[in-house]
Amino acid sequence: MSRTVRLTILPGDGIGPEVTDAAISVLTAVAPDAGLSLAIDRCPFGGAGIDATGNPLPEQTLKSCVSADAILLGAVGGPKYDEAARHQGAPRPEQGLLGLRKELELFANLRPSKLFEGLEAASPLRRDIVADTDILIVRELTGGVYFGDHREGTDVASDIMPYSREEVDRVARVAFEAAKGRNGRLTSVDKANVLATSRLWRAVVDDVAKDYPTVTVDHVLVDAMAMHLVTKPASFDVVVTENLFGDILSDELSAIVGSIGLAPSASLGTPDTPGLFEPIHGSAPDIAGQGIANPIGTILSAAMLLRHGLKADAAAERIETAVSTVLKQGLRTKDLGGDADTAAATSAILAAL
Ligand SMILES: NC(=O)c1ccc[n+]([C@@H]2O[C@H](COP(=O)([O-])OP(=O)(O)OC[C@H]3O[C@@H](n4cnc5c(N)ncnc54)[C@H](O)[C@@H]3O)[C@@H](O)[C@H]2O)c1
Ligand SMILES: CC(C)[C@H](C(=O)O)[C@@H](O)C(=O)O
Ligand SMILES: [Mg+2]
Repeated sequence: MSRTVRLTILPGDGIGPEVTDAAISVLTAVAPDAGLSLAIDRCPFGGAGIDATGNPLPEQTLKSCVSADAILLGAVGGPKYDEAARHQGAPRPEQGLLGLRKELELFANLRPSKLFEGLEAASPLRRDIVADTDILIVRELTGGVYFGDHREGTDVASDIMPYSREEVDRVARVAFEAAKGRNGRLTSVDKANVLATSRLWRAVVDDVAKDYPTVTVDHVLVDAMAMHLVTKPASFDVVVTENLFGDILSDELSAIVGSIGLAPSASLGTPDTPGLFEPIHGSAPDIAGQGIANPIGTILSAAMLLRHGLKADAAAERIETAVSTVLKQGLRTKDLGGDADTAAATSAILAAL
């Protein structure tokens, strides 16, 4: 007997549809053995939502997401929409993404990045420095400067960065739990020498630490952390940080281990809300429509969807093993210095399953 699961797919813009198609073919391949029957609902979102309805998060799309078991997203945004926002005051695709994260209260964003075997030469770092890098960034996703008051004038503008104790506490607990299940080391990243929100962040993380005596905690300032990631990335295990710092550091880390095209993410809220799974990269307008995007970040996001969204751990591992295998065998998309296109990379992963 198979279990029917409802997946809402948000292909979005640019390379979004190319990489979500690749991930759907992988999900479809592993579903039967995992006892899953997939009921897929593709919905317009981001720029595609604006084109279809004028709204980056159309009402029907939100409805589908709310009633789904899990959501898979490609990417949103692009120059056409940036222009329309600038000149005609049109909504931005990115507002749809922020709106969806907030609507579903997806406060914890897991962004794992590790050096895959065989990818040493794709890293900009020296082999001995990047070796053994395996970091989980836990990024707070529904607070901070993204969601504070924004004032936009022609001469003065401001963005407010609020955080409450409760917002820090809940994401810190996710990070401590993750650290407990890995190597027991947590690095909390902030800017406590300047920001009041960072001093609250640090105090709350220290309070939560009392409930996790087996986890060691370090506090590191974000500017130094940006440096440590390129000088000693292998010395970190789990990193927890606020929304904007997590956005920036996760792109940096993804490039350190080879390419942003490899990096997946899971955005999680309470156990009864569907998770949102997406690669950390954007719509890559510079390569959109060419069929050359690296689909691995989205395929690994589909694996996270199986693990965190559907509790299908074995199927998730099958996908992760297939990805490791093809990379070890030398499969390289353009971003990794090779010439495999999206279709070839997807076929290789399907064959390795
Ligand atoms: N979650 C999201 O939907 C998301 C995330 C980041 C950026 N964006 C949006 O995407 C648009 C473009 O942003 P950007 O150019 O700063 O960032 P980007 O991540 O789209 O691209 C940065 C660089 O990485 C490359 N790249 C990204 N993904 C790749 C992949 N899968 N395979 C190969 N190369 C890949 C691109 O070609 C580009 O050179 C903007 O509108 C931005 O707001 C959306
Ligand atoms: C598109 C943008 C709003 C988004 C963010 O800043 O969170 C993106 O950069 C990401 O990392 O998912
Ligand atoms: Mg980002």
